Amino acid sequence: MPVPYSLASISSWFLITFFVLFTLTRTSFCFAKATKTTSHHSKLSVDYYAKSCPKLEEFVGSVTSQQFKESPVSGPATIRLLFHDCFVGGCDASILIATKPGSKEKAERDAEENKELRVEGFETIRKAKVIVESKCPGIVSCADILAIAARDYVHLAGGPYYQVKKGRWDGKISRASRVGPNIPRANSTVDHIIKLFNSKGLTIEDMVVLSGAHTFGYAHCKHFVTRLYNYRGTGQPDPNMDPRLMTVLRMHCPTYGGNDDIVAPFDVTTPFLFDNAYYGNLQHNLGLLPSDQAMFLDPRTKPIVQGFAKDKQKFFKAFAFAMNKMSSIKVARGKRLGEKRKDCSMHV
Ligand code: HEM
Ligand SMILES: [Ca+2]
Ligand SMILES: [Ca+2]
Repeated sequence: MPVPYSLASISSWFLITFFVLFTLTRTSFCFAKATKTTSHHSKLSVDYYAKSCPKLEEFVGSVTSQQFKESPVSGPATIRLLFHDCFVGGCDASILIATKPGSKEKAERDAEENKELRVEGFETIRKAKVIVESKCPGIVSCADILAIAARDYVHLAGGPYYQVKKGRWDGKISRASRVGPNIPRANSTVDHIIKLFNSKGLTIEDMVVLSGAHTFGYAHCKHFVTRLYNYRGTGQPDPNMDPRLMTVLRMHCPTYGGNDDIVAPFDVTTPFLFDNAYYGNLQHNLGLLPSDQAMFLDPRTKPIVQGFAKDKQKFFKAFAFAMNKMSSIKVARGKRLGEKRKDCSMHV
């Protein structure tokens, strides 16, 4: 049987990603005009700041390219930040609000489900906002900066480039209690995840293509440890995991007493590159989370995985389109519903 990836090299890749600093091969793949304007999202527009802040994307770009050089994990961190923002009350930067000292109610970023969001994502937006405020004070929303930064990182890591539509306002509400029901978990069923995405106006295909963001970044042991020792309460490891990957993951993630900070790369073949290897991995039982591997086991999602595994351009095109769709969930407009923050972590 032909094996597309050298399985022998997987464990070394894996160890390398634990111990070696990030050395990124920067590809400059360009995917222009990937998205069409659809009436569905006509509230937002590519040239929204054309008059009021024409150099906006350059300002944000100066921060993202610098951050990407210094700490490439800023990429996955920011893309996940956008996902967790858009799924909770729409793309309104509600995720960026910090809990007020002494306040009884926690803000979104302090919800249990958001504890693992890396500081690099928040830092990217904070730094970009400082520059943008100095050049175009009071004009640009934090939510728009987040959408632009996420796009920049996708492209910097080797993924598609696409135009970002703008015109979002920042949200006035950020409550930790709203997070849990809106964010999928590593052990959620495909059925549950499909329903959740549908409730945000996203299709099964959008769901599978957006999960392709797990082509880079890391997950903590607790999210996949049951696959290693006690899959679905059977007392056995998950039969749908490659034995070599199983061995390496078990070394790092013991049943008890492990270090809570240990993380494993989502994509054991190209952990730093934004490509379609995630889907090929699923076909070869190299998925990390139970929810990742489940996409290849469910008959509704399996053919979509197969399609993206063999066609990177198709994946890039669909990803660019779906990111725009996700970045347009329930966008707020106007002063009555929204605000324009000066400091993204504080309401006006
Ligand atoms: C389909 C359902 C999804 C589930 C169940 C899920 C679950 C998770 C989990 C458990 C982690 C690990 C967090 C940690 O341990 O630190 C993670 C990380 C990540 N997720 Fe997802 N996710 C899903 C969809 C998405 C989507 C739609 C995106 C973006 C478009 C995304 C982007 C990311 C990224 C980039 C990371 C790595 C973050 C980092 O390394 O800092 N995920 N996800
Ligand atoms: Ca939000
Ligand atoms: Ca990859």
